[in-house]
Amino acid sequence: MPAPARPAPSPVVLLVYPVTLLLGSLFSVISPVARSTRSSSHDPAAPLAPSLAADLHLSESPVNYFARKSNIFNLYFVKVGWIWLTVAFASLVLFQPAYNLSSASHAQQEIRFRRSIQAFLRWCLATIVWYLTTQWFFGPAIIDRSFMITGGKCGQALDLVAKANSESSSVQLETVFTAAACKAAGGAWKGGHDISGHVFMLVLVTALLVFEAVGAGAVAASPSAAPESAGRERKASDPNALPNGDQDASFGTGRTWSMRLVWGVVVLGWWMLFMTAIWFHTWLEKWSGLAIALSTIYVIYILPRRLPPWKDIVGLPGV
Ligand SMILES: CCCCCCCCCCCCCCCC(=O)SCCNC(=O)CCNC(=O)[C@H](O)C(C)(C)COP(=O)(O)O
Ligand SMILES: Nc1ncnc2c1ncn2[C@@H]1O[C@H](COP(=O)(O)O)[C@@H](OP(=O)(O)O)[C@H]1O
Repeated sequence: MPAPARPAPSPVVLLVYPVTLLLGSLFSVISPVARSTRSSSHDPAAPLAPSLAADLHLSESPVNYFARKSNIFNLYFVKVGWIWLTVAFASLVLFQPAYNLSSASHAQQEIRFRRSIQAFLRWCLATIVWYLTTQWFFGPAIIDRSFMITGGKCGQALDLVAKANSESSSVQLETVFTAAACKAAGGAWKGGHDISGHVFMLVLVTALLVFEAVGAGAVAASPSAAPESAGRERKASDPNALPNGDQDASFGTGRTWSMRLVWGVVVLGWWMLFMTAIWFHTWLEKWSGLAIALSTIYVIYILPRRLPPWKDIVGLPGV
Protein backbone atom coordinates (compact mmCIF):
# COMPACT_ATOMS: atom_id res chain seq x y z
CA MET A 1 0.00 0.00 0.00
CA PRO A 2 1.52 3.37 -1.01
CA ALA A 3 2.58 5.77 1.75
CA PRO A 4 0.02 8.49 2.42
CA ALA A 5 0.74 11.71 0.57
CA ARG A 6 2.44 14.38 2.68
CA PRO A 7 -0.21 17.03 3.33
CA ALA A 8 2.05 20.00 3.95
CA PRO A 9 5.35 21.36 2.70
CA SER A 10 8.19 21.61 5.18
CA PRO A 11 8.85 25.16 6.47
CA VAL A 12 12.32 24.72 4.98
CA VAL A 13 10.85 25.56 1.55
CA LEU A 14 10.46 29.13 2.82
CA LEU A 15 14.25 29.46 2.59
CA VAL A 16 13.74 30.00 -1.11
CA TYR A 17 12.75 33.60 -0.31
CA PRO A 18 15.85 34.81 1.54
CA VAL A 19 17.92 32.98 -1.08
CA THR A 20 16.03 34.80 -3.85
CA LEU A 21 16.58 38.18 -2.20
CA LEU A 22 20.22 37.35 -1.65
CA LEU A 23 20.75 36.32 -5.27
CA GLY A 24 18.87 39.39 -6.54
CA SER A 25 20.90 41.76 -4.39
CA LEU A 26 24.15 40.06 -5.44
CA PHE A 27 23.13 40.26 -9.08
CA SER A 28 22.33 43.96 -8.69
CA VAL A 29 25.87 44.52 -7.43
CA ILE A 30 27.77 42.40 -9.96
CA SER A 31 25.67 42.90 -13.10
CA PRO A 32 27.39 45.37 -15.46
CA VAL A 33 23.99 46.79 -16.45
CA ALA A 34 22.90 47.40 -12.88
CA ARG A 35 26.33 48.67 -11.94
CA SER A 36 26.58 51.09 -14.85
CA THR A 37 23.10 52.41 -14.07
CA ARG A 38 24.14 52.88 -10.47
CA SER A 39 27.41 54.57 -11.27
CA SER A 40 25.55 57.17 -13.30
CA SER A 41 23.39 57.97 -10.30
CA HIS A 42 26.01 60.02 -8.45
CA ASP A 43 24.72 58.40 -5.31
CA PRO A 44 27.57 57.11 -3.16
CA ALA A 45 25.24 54.88 -1.14
CA ALA A 46 23.86 53.19 -4.21
CA PRO A 47 26.09 50.08 -4.38
CA LEU A 48 24.87 48.91 -1.01
CA ALA A 49 21.46 50.49 -1.25
CA PRO A 50 20.16 49.93 -4.75
CA SER A 51 16.92 51.82 -4.41
CA LEU A 52 17.04 51.98 -8.16
CA ALA A 53 13.49 52.75 -9.04
CA ALA A 54 13.25 55.74 -6.79
CA ASP A 55 16.77 57.05 -7.01
CA LEU A 56 17.54 56.47 -10.66
CA HIS A 57 14.19 57.21 -12.24
CA LEU A 58 14.13 53.75 -13.75
CA SER A 59 10.57 54.13 -14.81
CA GLU A 60 11.70 56.58 -17.48
CA SER A 61 14.15 54.54 -19.57
CA PRO A 62 15.77 51.64 -17.77
CA VAL A 63 17.93 49.30 -19.82
CA ASN A 64 16.20 46.17 -18.59
CA TYR A 65 12.50 45.73 -19.32
CA PHE A 66 11.82 44.31 -15.86
CA ALA A 67 13.45 47.33 -14.22
CA ARG A 68 10.66 49.51 -15.59
CA LYS A 69 7.80 50.20 -13.24
CA SER A 70 5.57 50.26 -16.30
CA ASN A 71 6.41 46.69 -17.32
CA ILE A 72 3.28 44.77 -18.19
CA PHE A 73 3.74 42.19 -15.42
CA ASN A 74 4.07 44.88 -12.79
CA LEU A 75 0.97 46.74 -13.97
CA TYR A 76 -1.37 43.81 -14.58
CA PHE A 77 0.00 41.17 -12.24
CA VAL A 78 1.71 42.64 -9.14
CA LYS A 79 -0.23 45.88 -8.87
CA VAL A 80 -3.47 43.92 -8.79
CA GLY A 81 -1.88 40.90 -7.17
CA TRP A 82 -4.55 40.38 -4.55
CA ILE A 83 -7.12 39.77 -7.26
CA TRP A 84 -4.85 37.09 -8.79
CA LEU A 85 -4.40 35.49 -5.39
CA THR A 86 -8.12 35.54 -4.72
CA VAL A 87 -9.03 34.01 -8.09
CA ALA A 88 -6.36 31.30 -7.80
CA PHE A 89 -7.36 30.51 -4.22
CA ALA A 90 -11.06 30.38 -5.15
CA SER A 91 -10.30 28.04 -8.05
CA LEU A 92 -8.70 25.58 -5.63
CA VAL A 93 -11.72 25.60 -3.35
CA LEU A 94 -14.11 25.25 -6.28
CA PHE A 95 -12.33 22.51 -8.19
CA GLN A 96 -10.06 20.48 -5.94
CA PRO A 97 -11.54 17.24 -4.55
CA ALA A 98 -10.47 18.25 -1.04
CA TYR A 99 -13.24 20.84 -1.10
CA ASN A 100 -15.70 19.76 -3.77
CA LEU A 101 -19.15 19.06 -2.36
CA SER A 102 -20.79 17.58 -5.44
CA SER A 103 -21.64 13.86 -5.45
CA ALA A 104 -20.25 13.46 -1.96
CA SER A 105 -21.89 11.56 0.84
CA HIS A 106 -23.23 13.43 3.82
CA ALA A 107 -20.14 12.60 5.90
CA GLN A 108 -17.82 13.70 3.09
CA GLN A 109 -19.77 16.90 2.65
CA GLU A 110 -19.39 17.80 6.30
CA ILE A 111 -15.63 17.43 6.22
CA ARG A 112 -15.26 19.28 2.92
CA PHE A 113 -17.55 22.04 4.10
CA ARG A 114 -15.42 22.47 7.23
CA ARG A 115 -12.29 22.55 5.05
CA SER A 116 -13.84 25.19 2.78
CA ILE A 117 -14.81 27.42 5.69
CA GLN A 118 -11.32 27.13 7.16
CA ALA A 119 -9.76 27.90 3.77
CA PHE A 120 -11.94 31.02 3.56
CA LEU A 121 -10.82 31.95 7.07
CA ARG A 122 -7.16 31.63 6.08
CA TRP A 123 -7.80 33.84 3.04
CA CYS A 124 -9.52 36.40 5.29
CA LEU A 125 -6.59 36.43 7.72
CA ALA A 126 -4.08 36.93 4.91
CA THR A 127 -6.29 39.61 3.35
CA ILE A 128 -6.58 41.53 6.60
CA VAL A 129 -2.79 41.50 7.05
CA TRP A 130 -2.26 42.57 3.42
CA TYR A 131 -4.88 45.30 3.72
CA LEU A 132 -3.52 46.70 6.99
CA THR A 133 0.06 46.53 5.77
CA THR A 134 -0.32 48.02 2.31
CA GLN A 135 -3.69 49.77 2.04
CA TRP A 136 -5.13 51.12 5.28
CA PHE A 137 -4.31 51.02 8.95
CA PHE A 138 -6.83 53.32 10.59
CA GLY A 139 -5.52 55.90 8.11
CA PRO A 140 -2.24 55.40 6.25
CA ALA A 141 -1.12 51.78 5.85
CA ILE A 142 1.53 50.23 8.13
CA ILE A 143 4.14 50.59 5.37
CA ASP A 144 3.41 54.31 5.04
CA ARG A 145 3.37 54.86 8.79
CA SER A 146 6.69 53.08 9.30
CA PHE A 147 8.17 55.20 6.50
CA MET A 148 7.06 58.40 8.22
CA ILE A 149 8.18 57.22 11.68
CA THR A 150 11.67 56.51 10.33
CA GLY A 151 12.02 60.04 8.98
CA GLY A 152 10.57 59.78 5.49
CA LYS A 153 8.43 62.45 3.97
CA CYS A 154 6.74 63.53 0.82
CA GLY A 155 9.26 65.67 -1.06
CA GLN A 156 7.63 68.91 -2.17
CA ALA A 157 5.18 68.35 0.65
CA LEU A 158 5.38 71.97 1.70
CA ASP A 159 4.47 73.10 -1.81
CA LEU A 160 1.67 70.60 -1.85
CA VAL A 161 0.36 71.79 1.49
CA ALA A 162 0.52 75.40 0.37
CA LYS A 163 -1.27 74.45 -2.83
CA ALA A 164 -3.79 72.42 -0.89
CA ASN A 165 -4.57 75.33 1.45
CA SER A 166 -7.23 76.29 -0.95
CA GLU A 167 -8.54 72.71 -0.96
CA SER A 168 -10.03 70.60 1.78
CA SER A 169 -7.87 69.61 4.79
CA SER A 170 -8.43 65.88 4.18
CA VAL A 171 -6.78 66.25 0.77
CA GLN A 172 -3.77 67.90 2.47
CA LEU A 173 -3.34 65.11 4.98
CA GLU A 174 -3.71 62.34 2.43
CA THR A 175 -1.27 63.97 0.08
CA VAL A 176 1.36 64.28 2.76
CA PHE A 177 0.87 60.99 4.55
CA THR A 178 0.38 58.24 1.97
CA ALA A 179 2.88 57.11 -0.63
CA ALA A 180 0.27 56.71 -3.35
CA ALA A 181 -1.23 60.15 -2.80
CA CYS A 182 2.22 61.74 -2.59
CA LYS A 183 3.30 60.23 -5.92
CA ALA A 184 -0.05 60.97 -7.52
CA ALA A 185 0.37 64.62 -6.56
CA GLY A 186 3.82 64.71 -8.15
CA GLY A 187 5.77 64.52 -4.88
CA ALA A 188 8.69 62.18 -4.12
CA TRP A 189 8.27 59.73 -1.26
CA LYS A 190 11.80 59.83 0.15
CA GLY A 191 13.99 59.65 3.19
CA GLY A 192 12.75 56.95 5.58
CA HIS A 193 12.70 53.19 5.65
CA ASP A 194 10.36 52.26 2.79
CA ILE A 195 9.35 48.63 3.45
CA SER A 196 9.02 46.90 0.09
CA GLY A 197 5.32 46.36 -0.57
CA HIS A 198 6.22 44.24 -3.59
CA VAL A 199 8.43 41.87 -1.59
CA PHE A 200 5.81 41.65 1.14
CA MET A 201 2.94 40.91 -1.23
CA LEU A 202 4.78 38.58 -3.60
CA VAL A 203 6.17 36.44 -0.77
CA LEU A 204 2.80 36.28 0.95
CA VAL A 205 0.88 35.42 -2.24
CA THR A 206 3.30 32.77 -3.52
CA ALA A 207 3.90 31.05 -0.15
CA LEU A 208 0.21 31.01 0.65
CA LEU A 209 -0.66 29.45 -2.71
CA VAL A 210 2.10 26.84 -2.39
CA PHE A 211 0.84 25.75 1.04
CA GLU A 212 -2.75 25.64 -0.20
CA ALA A 213 -1.97 23.85 -3.46
CA VAL A 214 0.26 21.23 -1.86
CA GLY A 215 -2.37 20.54 0.81
CA ALA A 216 -5.20 20.27 -1.70
CA GLY A 217 -3.01 18.31 -4.16
CA ALA A 218 -2.05 15.81 -1.47
CA VAL A 219 -5.72 15.00 -0.95
CA ALA A 220 -6.24 14.54 -4.70
CA ALA A 221 -3.19 12.27 -4.84
CA SER A 222 -4.15 10.14 -1.84
CA PRO A 223 -4.88 6.50 -2.74
CA SER A 224 -8.55 6.71 -1.87
CA ALA A 225 -8.96 9.71 -4.18
CA ALA A 226 -7.37 8.05 -7.19
CA PRO A 227 -9.87 7.54 -10.03
CA GLU A 228 -9.13 3.84 -10.28
CA SER A 229 -10.13 3.32 -6.66
CA ALA A 230 -13.42 5.13 -7.15
CA GLY A 231 -16.31 2.78 -6.67
CA ARG A 232 -13.99 0.01 -5.52
CA GLU A 233 -12.43 0.99 -2.21
CA ARG A 234 -14.35 4.16 -1.67
CA LYS A 235 -16.13 4.44 1.62
CA ALA A 236 -19.02 6.77 2.12
CA SER A 237 -17.16 8.46 4.95
CA ASP A 238 -13.94 8.97 2.98
CA PRO A 239 -13.52 12.75 2.69
CA ASN A 240 -11.07 12.41 -0.19
CA ALA A 241 -13.09 10.30 -2.60
CA LEU A 242 -13.57 11.84 -6.05
CA PRO A 243 -16.90 12.25 -7.77
CA ASN A 244 -17.64 9.60 -10.38
CA GLY A 245 -19.73 9.16 -13.53
CA ASP A 246 -20.33 12.06 -15.94
CA GLN A 247 -18.92 14.57 -13.53
CA ASP A 248 -15.44 13.11 -13.76
CA ALA A 249 -14.46 14.79 -17.03
CA SER A 250 -15.53 18.36 -16.23
CA PHE A 251 -14.36 18.03 -12.67
CA GLY A 252 -10.96 16.77 -13.85
CA THR A 253 -10.59 19.69 -16.26
CA GLY A 254 -11.37 22.24 -13.55
CA ARG A 255 -9.00 20.47 -11.22
CA THR A 256 -6.16 20.53 -13.72
CA TRP A 257 -6.67 24.17 -14.69
CA SER A 258 -6.98 25.38 -11.12
CA MET A 259 -3.58 23.83 -10.35
CA ARG A 260 -2.13 25.35 -13.53
CA LEU A 261 -3.45 28.76 -12.55
CA VAL A 262 -2.08 28.48 -9.04
CA TRP A 263 1.38 27.33 -10.14
CA GLY A 264 1.39 29.97 -12.89
CA VAL A 265 0.78 32.68 -10.30
CA VAL A 266 3.45 31.17 -8.05
CA VAL A 267 6.10 31.03 -10.79
CA LEU A 268 5.37 34.54 -12.12
CA GLY A 269 5.22 35.84 -8.54
CA TRP A 270 8.62 34.35 -7.78
CA TRP A 271 10.06 35.87 -10.97
CA MET A 272 8.72 39.33 -10.09
CA LEU A 273 10.13 38.95 -6.59
CA PHE A 274 13.52 38.22 -8.13
CA MET A 275 13.17 41.31 -10.34
CA THR A 276 12.27 43.46 -7.32
CA ALA A 277 15.31 42.04 -5.53
CA ILE A 278 17.55 43.07 -8.41
CA TRP A 279 16.19 46.44 -9.42
CA PHE A 280 14.36 48.00 -6.51
CA HIS A 281 14.79 48.97 -2.89
CA THR A 282 17.58 48.78 -0.39
CA TRP A 283 18.75 45.58 1.20
CA LEU A 284 16.97 46.31 4.49
CA GLU A 285 13.73 47.40 2.84
CA LYS A 286 13.52 44.06 1.05
CA TRP A 287 14.21 42.12 4.24
CA SER A 288 11.59 43.98 6.26
CA GLY A 289 8.97 43.21 3.58
CA LEU A 290 10.08 39.57 3.73
CA ALA A 291 9.89 39.49 7.54
CA ILE A 292 6.27 40.68 7.66
CA ALA A 293 5.22 38.20 4.96
CA LEU A 294 6.97 35.22 6.55
CA SER A 295 5.55 36.08 9.99
CA THR A 296 2.09 36.02 8.46
CA ILE A 297 2.75 32.66 6.80
CA TYR A 298 4.09 31.31 10.08
CA VAL A 299 0.93 32.28 11.97
CA ILE A 300 -1.45 30.92 9.32
CA TYR A 301 0.33 27.75 8.14
CA ILE A 302 3.07 26.68 10.58
CA LEU A 303 1.72 27.63 13.98
CA PRO A 304 -1.44 25.46 13.63
CA ARG A 305 0.81 22.38 13.33
CA ARG A 306 2.12 23.11 16.82
CA LEU A 307 -0.94 24.64 18.44
CA PRO A 308 -3.98 22.34 18.20
CA PRO A 309 -6.54 24.92 19.42
CA TRP A 310 -5.39 27.29 16.66
CA LYS A 311 -5.48 24.40 14.16
CA ASP A 312 -9.09 23.73 15.15
CA ILE A 313 -9.93 27.27 14.07
CA VAL A 314 -7.94 27.91 10.88
CA GLY A 315 -7.27 24.30 9.93
CA LEU A 316 -4.50 23.11 7.64
CA PRO A 317 -4.86 22.83 3.85
CA GLY A 318 -6.12 19.37 2.92
CA VAL A 319 -6.48 18.15 6.51
C1 LIG B 1 -9.20 45.51 12.89
C2 LIG B 1 -9.53 46.16 11.62
C3 LIG B 1 -9.72 45.20 10.56
C4 LIG B 1 -9.71 45.83 9.23
C5 LIG B 1 -10.12 44.85 8.27
C6 LIG B 1 -9.81 45.20 6.89
C7 LIG B 1 -10.49 44.24 6.02
C8 LIG B 1 -10.03 44.34 4.65
C9 LIG B 1 -10.96 43.80 3.68
C10 LIG B 1 -10.69 44.38 2.35
C11 LIG B 1 -11.35 43.64 1.29
C12 LIG B 1 -10.36 43.22 0.28
C13 LIG B 1 -11.00 42.44 -0.77
C14 LIG B 1 -9.95 41.78 -1.59
C15 LIG B 1 -10.35 41.64 -2.96
C16 LIG B 1 -9.37 42.32 -3.83
O1 LIG B 1 -8.62 41.64 -4.40
S1 LIG B 1 -9.37 44.00 -3.89
C17 LIG B 1 -8.34 44.80 -5.01
C18 LIG B 1 -7.12 44.24 -5.43
N1 LIG B 1 -6.06 45.13 -5.20
C19 LIG B 1 -4.85 44.72 -5.34
O2 LIG B 1 -4.62 43.60 -5.72
C20 LIG B 1 -3.74 45.70 -5.00
C21 LIG B 1 -2.42 44.98 -4.82
N2 LIG B 1 -1.35 45.92 -4.80
C22 LIG B 1 -0.80 46.35 -3.69
O3 LIG B 1 -1.13 45.94 -2.61
C23 LIG B 1 0.30 47.38 -3.89
O4 LIG B 1 0.27 47.85 -5.19
C24 LIG B 1 1.70 46.80 -3.63
C25 LIG B 1 1.97 45.55 -4.44
C26 LIG B 1 1.80 46.48 -2.15
C27 LIG B 1 2.76 47.81 -4.01
O5 LIG B 1 2.49 49.02 -3.45
P1 LIG B 1 3.03 50.35 -4.19
O6 LIG B 1 2.52 51.47 -3.34
O7 LIG B 1 2.46 50.34 -5.55
O8 LIG B 1 4.50 50.32 -4.19
N1 LIG C 1 9.36 43.84 -9.93
C1 LIG C 1 9.02 45.12 -10.15
N2 LIG C 1 8.73 45.53 -11.40
C2 LIG C 1 8.42 46.81 -11.63
N3 LIG C 1 8.34 47.78 -10.70
C3 LIG C 1 8.60 47.41 -9.42
C4 LIG C 1 8.96 46.08 -9.09
N4 LIG C 1 9.18 46.03 -7.75
C5 LIG C 1 8.96 47.25 -7.28
N5 LIG C 1 8.62 48.10 -8.28
C6 LIG C 1 8.29 49.53 -8.18
O1 LIG C 1 9.13 50.12 -7.21
C7 LIG C 1 8.39 51.00 -6.37
C8 LIG C 1 8.47 50.51 -4.94
O2 LIG C 1 7.74 49.31 -4.81
P1 LIG C 1 7.34 48.63 -3.45
O3 LIG C 1 7.52 49.63 -2.36
O4 LIG C 1 5.93 48.18 -3.60
O5 LIG C 1 8.25 47.45 -3.30
C9 LIG C 1 6.97 51.00 -6.88
O6 LIG C 1 6.84 52.13 -7.70
P2 LIG C 1 5.48 52.97 -7.81
O7 LIG C 1 4.89 53.00 -6.44
O8 LIG C 1 5.94 54.29 -8.31
O9 LIG C 1 4.66 52.20 -8.79
C10 LIG C 1 6.88 49.72 -7.67
O10 LIG C 1 5.97 49.77 -8.75
